Amino acid sequence: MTTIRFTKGHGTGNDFVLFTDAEGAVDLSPAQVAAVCDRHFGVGADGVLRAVRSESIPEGAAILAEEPDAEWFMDYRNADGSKAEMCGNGIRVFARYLLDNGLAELDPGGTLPIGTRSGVRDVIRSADGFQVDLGRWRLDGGEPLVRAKNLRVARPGLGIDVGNPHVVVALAGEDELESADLAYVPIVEPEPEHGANVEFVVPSDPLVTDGVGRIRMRVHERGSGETLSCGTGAAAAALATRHWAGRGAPDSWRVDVPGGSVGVRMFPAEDGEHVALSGPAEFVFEGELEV
Ligand SMILES: N[C@@H](CCC[C@H](N)C(=O)O)C(=O)O
Repeated sequence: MTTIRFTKGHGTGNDFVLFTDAEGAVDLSPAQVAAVCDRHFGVGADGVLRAVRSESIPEGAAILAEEPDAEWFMDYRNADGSKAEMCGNGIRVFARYLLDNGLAELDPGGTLPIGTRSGVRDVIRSADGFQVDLGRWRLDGGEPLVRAKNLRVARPGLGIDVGNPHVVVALAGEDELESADLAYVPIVEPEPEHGANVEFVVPSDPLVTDGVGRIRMRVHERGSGETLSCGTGAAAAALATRHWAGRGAPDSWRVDVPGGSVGVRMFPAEDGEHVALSGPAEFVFEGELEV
C-alpha cells in the first residue's frame, strides 16, 4: 500500500483527484483509478490527474523532444481507469495545482507548457482563470448517426478531434436537451474506432450577441459517463456550431454547461487554425489515500 496526498479540484463541475508523483513511481491500475473515482466507495471524481515529470513517464520522451520546457506531464485517466489524450478542464486545474504547490512558475504574460498524450499544450492566465491552447483541430469521423435514450429520433453528428475524439449533435431545443437521458451511453453508428465523447448542443436565440456565439451543451464522456462539463467537448461543440452556421459565424463562443460556463476562441496560428479554451480552476479539499 502507498499513501498519496491528493487535492480534489474541478473546472465548471468536471471534477478530478490530483496528486504528485514526480518520479513516476505510482502508476495506478485501471481498477485503482476506478476505485478512487467511485462516488460511493472512493473520493469520487470524473478523472484522476497525476503530475509526473515528463522524463519519468514513457509518453514524456516525445514531449521533451517537442518542448524541453514541458517539465510536467498530465497523466489523465477517466473514471473507469482508461487513459485519454487530453482534458480541457483538467489541464486548467492541473496548471493551478502545479503553481499553487510551487512545482512550476507562470510569470505575468508568460506561458506554462504542459505535456499531455496529445502533445504539449500551452496554458496562460485569463480573466476567468486559465486559458489553454488546444492546438490544431480537425474534422474527423464524418457524420455518424447518434441515438440517446429519450431522444425520439436518431440525429446526425459531426466528428471533431481537438486532441481527443468528439461527436457533436445539434438538438431541436431546450426541451430535448433536458430530456435526453445521458446516464446511458449514446449509440454512435458507425462506432468510432477509439470511442468518442458525445456532446448535445442547442444554440441560443439569437445565436450571436456582440460578436460572441452562445450555445448550451450536455455531454456524455468516453470513460466517465455524463459530466457537468467537458472542456474539449465545449471546444468541439463551438467548432461544430460554427461549421453548421456557415459564413459569418463568429470565432468567439460561450458554452453553457450544467456546471457553469467556459469560453472558446478560434484563432489563426503558423500551422493552421487553433482553438483555445478558457475557464475557472477550483480546489475543494485535500486528503490522504491508501492505494
Ligand atoms: N473532461 C475532459 C475530457 C476528458 C477525457 C475524455 N473523457 C476522453 O476520454 O477523451 C475535458 O474537460 O476535456
